[in-house]
Amino acid sequence: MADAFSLQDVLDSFKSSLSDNKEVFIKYYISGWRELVSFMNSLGSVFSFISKDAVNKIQILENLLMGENGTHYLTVQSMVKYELDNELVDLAKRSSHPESGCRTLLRLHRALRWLQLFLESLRTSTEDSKTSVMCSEAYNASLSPHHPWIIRKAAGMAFCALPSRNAFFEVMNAGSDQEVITLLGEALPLISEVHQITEDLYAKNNLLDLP
Ligand SMILES: CCCCCCCC/C=C\CCCCCCCC(=O)N[C@@H](COP(=O)(O)O)[C@H](O)/C=C/CCCCCCCCCCCCC
Repeated sequence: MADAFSLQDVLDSFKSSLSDNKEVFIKYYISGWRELVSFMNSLGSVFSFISKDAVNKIQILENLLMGENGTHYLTVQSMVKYELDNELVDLAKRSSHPESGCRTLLRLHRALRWLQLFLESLRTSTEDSKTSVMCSEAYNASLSPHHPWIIRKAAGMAFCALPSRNAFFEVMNAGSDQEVITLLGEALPLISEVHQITEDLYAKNNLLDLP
């Protein structure tokens, strides 16, 4: 049987993704996402169109990391430098490099902002707060502007199938509600730091709108 989801494992992956000099290791970044996707899979088939897309993007990055140029894909910083220096990124429209590491990671990076907002909302929520509302507010403030109408509609419908706040807290496997809230309080600054480092790097290199 697969191991139960644990928020602590997600936290550990994102913690390991940060090097001493604040570079982001792709290996641990994607292993954090893998944990999250396996959690999402356990919520039911209504979420499979989301997890398929996430898995596809994780796989693209993993293939680059394991490929013949893998040493250039150790960190987000080395990937950006390598792909830009070697003109491996489609900057204006998708053409010869439709699945570059930079554009693929950008999609997960935007989703990390959604996660940050959603977890912050969960952390400060009360017992009667609705996960569907928290989730769509986080989505509207992060991913939604980058998605076409049809995806926004499908996402909105999937959010209605989310479990309750209590059920969420239980599957996080981190103890009592207060312990979950404490762990979320530890996880959030870390996720925010990984997000901010990537955001600054992408902004500096004009990569935030890659097609
Ligand atoms: C700690 C426990 C609580 C949190 C658990 C969260 C688990 C979430 C796991 C994965 C999140 C999904 C990541 C989605 C990545 C989406 C990347 C993206 O934007 N892709 C679109 C653009 O790609 P290209 O076409 O340009 O290649 C693509 O069009 C998207 C398709 C699928 C729909 C994406 C909807 C995203 C909704 C995010 C909220 C997920 C809610 C799950 C709640 C558990």
